[in-house]
Amino acid sequence: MTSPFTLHSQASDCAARRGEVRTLHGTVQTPVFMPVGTQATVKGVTPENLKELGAQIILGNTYHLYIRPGHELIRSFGGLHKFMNWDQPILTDSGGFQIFSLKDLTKITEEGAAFKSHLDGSKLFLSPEDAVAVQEALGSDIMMCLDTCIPYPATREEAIASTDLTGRWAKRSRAAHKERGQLLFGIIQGGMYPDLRAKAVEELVEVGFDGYALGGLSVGEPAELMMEITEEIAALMPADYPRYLMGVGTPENLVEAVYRGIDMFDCVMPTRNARNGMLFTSSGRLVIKNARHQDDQRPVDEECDCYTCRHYSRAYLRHLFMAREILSSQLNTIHNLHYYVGLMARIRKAIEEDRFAQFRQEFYAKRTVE
Ligand SMILES: NCc1cc(CSc2ccccc2)c2nc(N)[nH]c(=O)c2c1
Ligand SMILES: [Zn+2]
Repeated sequence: MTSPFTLHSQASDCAARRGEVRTLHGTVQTPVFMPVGTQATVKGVTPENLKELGAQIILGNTYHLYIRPGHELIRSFGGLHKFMNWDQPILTDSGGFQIFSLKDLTKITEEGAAFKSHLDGSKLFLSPEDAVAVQEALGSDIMMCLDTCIPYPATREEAIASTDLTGRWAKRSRAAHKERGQLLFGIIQGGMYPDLRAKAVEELVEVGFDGYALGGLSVGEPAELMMEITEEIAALMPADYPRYLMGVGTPENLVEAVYRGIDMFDCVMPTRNARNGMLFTSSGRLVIKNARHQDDQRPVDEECDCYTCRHYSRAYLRHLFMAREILSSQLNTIHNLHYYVGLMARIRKAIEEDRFAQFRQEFYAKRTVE
């Protein structure tokens, strides 16, 4: 197994590292934040907007695209890149998390997941092999194994059963993945039990994947516990392969997880919060509908050079939000994604210059408003 990851520099005073992941559609500089585009679009922005704000790689989702418009239709368009006019790397999640979020609509057996479409209630089924086949049809650069995401809290017995099943499914996913160009990542489950997670790492490395993801975190557990597990398990994940922390997180979570050795992140927070009028800035969060912004001529963040901050005032953004204008979502999303992608660019530079621990201190010192 040759790794798609190259390590460029390792911080001298923490686990942070600077690297790159080679994929069919280009090389991704890490640490990296990946905007979420569940239904073949990053909501509210165009591929040109994404390139302008610096996005390197985006996420799609097997479950959603499988039920609508269907992976065979997307295959007939030459795959997801052509269908959505995005010619850079795409990572697709296996749908494991979304299927289990459907709760009582889902039945798990050794064979796979039987579930009802959240759109029309039709009965569907995905085996680990099906999830690989769907992602091969989508042509994503990085595919994820179908996994079972353990709820929080869960008993040790529930965690053992679910993690063991995820491990057996991972073996089947690896065996089903013929197309070598696309990368396949294994997902580490284990609930809040470090020993189960350590065993899962060993088993996945034995099978052999192109990268390893920490799943089953940010599922309602305290942030401290999420970081404890991330720190302990990241240290056990192969250093010469990409480490991906799924569905995480706030800007603070990203800084803390990079500090502990994580390379890749995704989260709906910058895009979802943008649509709800919650904006990220270098000094903290800003709620645009707050009356204090009504006549404020300043941009959202005077340290930001995104399209939104270069052309629009807080007053105008508040007006758009109060008027429920479509442009509100577009401009707020451009700013929030630019903030997240820009934060990772500043993190990469700090690691290159071996001053990440200092960067981390300065990052917190500037966060005044909540
Ligand atoms: N709560 C974190 C989280 C998020 C996602 C989803 S990441 C995502 C979301 C939308 C689109 C693409 C990827 C997960 N996906 C899988 N397969 N397993 C997990 O344990 C897990 C945990
Ligand atoms: Zn901005």
